[in-house]
Amino acid sequence: MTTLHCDVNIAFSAFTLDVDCALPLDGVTALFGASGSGKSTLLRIISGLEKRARGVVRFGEEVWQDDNGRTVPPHRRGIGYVFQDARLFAHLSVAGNLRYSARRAGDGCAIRFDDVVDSLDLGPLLNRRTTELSGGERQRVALGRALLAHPRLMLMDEPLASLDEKRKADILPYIERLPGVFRVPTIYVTHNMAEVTRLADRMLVLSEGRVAAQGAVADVLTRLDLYPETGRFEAGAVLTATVIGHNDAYQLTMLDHAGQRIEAPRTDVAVGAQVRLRVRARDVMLATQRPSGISARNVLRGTIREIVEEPDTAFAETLVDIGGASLRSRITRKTVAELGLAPGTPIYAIVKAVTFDRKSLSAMGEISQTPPA
Ligand SMILES: Nc1ncnc2c1ncn2[C@@H]1O[C@H](COP(=O)(O)OP(=O)(O)OP(=O)(O)O)[C@@H](O)[C@H]1O
Repeated sequence: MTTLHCDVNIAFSAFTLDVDCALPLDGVTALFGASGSGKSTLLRIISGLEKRARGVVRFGEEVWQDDNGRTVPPHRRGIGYVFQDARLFAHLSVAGNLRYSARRAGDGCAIRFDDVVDSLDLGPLLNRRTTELSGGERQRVALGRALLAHPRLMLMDEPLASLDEKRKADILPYIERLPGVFRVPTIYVTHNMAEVTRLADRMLVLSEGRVAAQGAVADVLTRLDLYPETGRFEAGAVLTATVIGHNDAYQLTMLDHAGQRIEAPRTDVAVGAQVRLRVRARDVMLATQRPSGISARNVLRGTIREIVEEPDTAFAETLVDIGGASLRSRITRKTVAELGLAPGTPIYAIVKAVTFDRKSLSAMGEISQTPPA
């Protein structure tokens, strides 16, 4: 697998970025961090737009920037860039914008015009002026245009940031499918944890210009020490589960995680397929005995792995081992004391099915799909 190596630094008047990372170029890597942590700066360095950056950027064996200041110009790196704002050509129609990009990529491009149009549902928009499009439609065109340049790497810099919640929800499924269907590795900048867990396989967490963590999303999210970066309200874990059936009468989907059953609101993912399930720490209750007669659909057996008490708040963060994966649960310190919780305590984690909304359940495995013919 190709790896993108970056060992780079840059100093602005009030900010320094110093990053050493190796990103496997496969699927989606989220570049996550608070506003001002340096995400866009790192993306600009990778794309060659940040002239003052020092250090080495290597795409597989290809050196894009070396220690002596030699650089490959941005247009030779084979990068597709999608920004917060679509930056379309106003004087061209949607089709004109797409064709412009396809022409520049030249013949022999493995990513075909019709496939991109189909994948992004751009057919009905082709003859429209770009000034007549909604924000979400503009971003779909921008995604299509970036893909048609036949990139070896896609960089998406908060492509949903300028959209309202409804439009975000509309466009997320498209973004979710693209890396798998067209097999273009993607680095996706966001400070939205729901987007990370829905879209990304791996994440790199930036904090004040430094790498705070990098690795598989599920692993990084179990790091209790990353609170300042991953955020208390949205903190949680990601479980991988297999769809084992649907109940149409009650509109539920049954999942299996390491031999334990989980119920979630009905999804269209096929039986046998794997899904990523995001479970927020504040949605998980703990019990030392298996509860009965409760409304929550999901009671998972586990063992407490770690507890971090926050002396300045009422709360403690716990990590519960569920069949080798981890769930996080945010409970009060008083509960820790009264239930006598400690690492090694057998425990039941209780999760209401209603906490799994559309944003928290996503299909996996599109990488193995063949591109549309
Ligand atoms: N050209 C520049 N000159 C001086 N300072 C800069 C320049 N570009 C970025 N910075 C500073 O570098 C820091 C990191 O900016 P950057 O845009 O990379 O952050 P970010 O994580 O992408 O933030 P956001 O999520 O708000 O977009 C900020 O403090 C910013 O003000």
